Amino acid sequence: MFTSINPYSQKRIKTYRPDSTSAIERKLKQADRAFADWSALSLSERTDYLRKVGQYLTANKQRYGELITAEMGKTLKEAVGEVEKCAATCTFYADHAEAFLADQSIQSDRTDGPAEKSFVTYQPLGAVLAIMPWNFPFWQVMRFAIPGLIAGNVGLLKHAPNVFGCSLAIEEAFRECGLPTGVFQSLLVDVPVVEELLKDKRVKAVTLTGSGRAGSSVASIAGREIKKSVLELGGSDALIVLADADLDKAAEVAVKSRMQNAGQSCIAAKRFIIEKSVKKAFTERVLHQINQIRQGDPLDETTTMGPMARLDLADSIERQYRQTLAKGAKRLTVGEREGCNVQPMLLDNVKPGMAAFDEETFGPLAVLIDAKDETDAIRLANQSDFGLGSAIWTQDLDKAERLARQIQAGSVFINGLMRSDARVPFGGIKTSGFGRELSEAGIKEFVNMKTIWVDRS
Ligand SMILES: O=CCCC(=O)O
Repeated sequence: MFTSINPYSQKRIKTYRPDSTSAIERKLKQADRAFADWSALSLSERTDYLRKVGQYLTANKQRYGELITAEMGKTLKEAVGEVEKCAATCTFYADHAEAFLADQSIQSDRTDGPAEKSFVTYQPLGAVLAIMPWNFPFWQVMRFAIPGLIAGNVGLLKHAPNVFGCSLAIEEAFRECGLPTGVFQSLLVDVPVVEELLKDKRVKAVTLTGSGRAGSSVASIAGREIKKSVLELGGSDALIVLADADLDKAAEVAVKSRMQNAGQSCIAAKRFIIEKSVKKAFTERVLHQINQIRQGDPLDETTTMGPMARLDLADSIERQYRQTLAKGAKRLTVGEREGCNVQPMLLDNVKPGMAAFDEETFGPLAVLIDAKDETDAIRLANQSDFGLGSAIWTQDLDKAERLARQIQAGSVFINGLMRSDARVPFGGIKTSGFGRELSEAGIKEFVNMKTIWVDRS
C-alpha cells in the first residue's frame, strides 16, 4: 500500500492500493489501442483537446493547488502558480505545435542526386512511460504530457508515491476534457515494476525526471531494450556574482531561486560563487533576504516557505549541512529543524570536497563560495559533476555572454532567475541528464523524424 502524508501536519491523507498485475496489463492494452486512434487524429484535433485541458486546469487551479500543498508541502501560492504554468503551457503548445511539427522540406540543388523532392515528417512513437518526481507534481508531468500527447503519443505515468493524489488528478483532468480512454493513464506502481514496463513491447520510450541513481538505472534498461530515453536529473547550479553586479537584485533573486519550493528544485541556485571584492556586501544582502522568509502553514497566504516534502528528505539535507560544517564551512544562520520544517540555512567558506559543493542539495541550504576573479568563478562553476542550469550577475552584458559560453550547463541565465519556460529548451549535460523538454526541442524528442525521399519513377 502507498500512503500519502501531509508533510506539515504529518497526518495521513490517503492510502492507495498498488495496481495489480492485471490492472497494469489492462492499462497497457488500453494505451496500445488508444494510440492507434489518437495518432490518427489531425494535429489540430489534438491541439483542441489540449487547449481544453489548459482551460480546465485554470478553472480548477485552486482545488489542484490545495492537493499539491497537502501532498508535498509547497505554499498554496506556489502550488496554484504551478497549475497556472501547466495551463499556460497547454496554450503555448496549442498555438505552436503546428509550426513545430510541420513537414520540413529539404532543398536540393539536384546536382548530387536524383530526388524530385525530399522532406522530413514527424510522427509519434506510441506509449511513452513518464517517471516523475514529487517536487513539481503537476508541472513535471505536464511538461512532458502536453507536447507528447499533441505529437500523437499516449502517456503512462508512474508518479512518486507521495503524490499519487496528484497523479490521479492529472488523469482526471485529461478524462474530464474528453481525451479518449487510454491516452493518458496513471499507474499506481513502485520502482520494481518499471523494469517490467520498460521491457514491454507496447512501451516505446521513457522520460524520467529524478535522481541520478534512478536515471542511470532507467537509462540502462532503456538502452538494453533499445528504447529512446530523456533524462532530467539533478543539478548543483552555480550562481555567479561578479564585482559589477547589481547586488540588491542579485541577492533577492539568489535567495528566491534557492529557497522557493523549500529548496526542492533541480534548477535552484545551489552554489553562490562570489567575486571576493563584493562578498561581504552580497552576504549582508543575502542574510537580509533570508530573514524575510516566513515559514509556517503552507495554506496560510502569509507563509512564504512551506515544509520539506518528507522526513527522509529533511534528514538528507541535515546530513549534508552537518558534513559541510564538519569540513570547515562557517554557519551564518541558526538552521533549526522540526520534522519536515527546516529553517533556511546559509553556509560560508564552502569549497570543493565538501558535501554542499560536490553533491546536489535538495532543501533550503544556500552556500557561499569565494572566487578570486571571473576566471576562477567559471572554474568553480564547472567543477561539478552536474550541468543543469546556472546564472551570472554582472552589468557588463558582453562579458556575461562571453562567460555564459564557457559554463558547462544546459542553460545560463544572465541577471535573472533560473527557471523553466515553455518557450526555451530545458535540460542538462554531464550527470544532469540528456535530451530536452519544452519548446520545439521538447516536442521533437518523442517522434520519428522520418525522411521521405521521392525519386522520379
Ligand atoms: O525540479 C526541477 C524543475 C524546476 C522547474 O521546472 O522550474
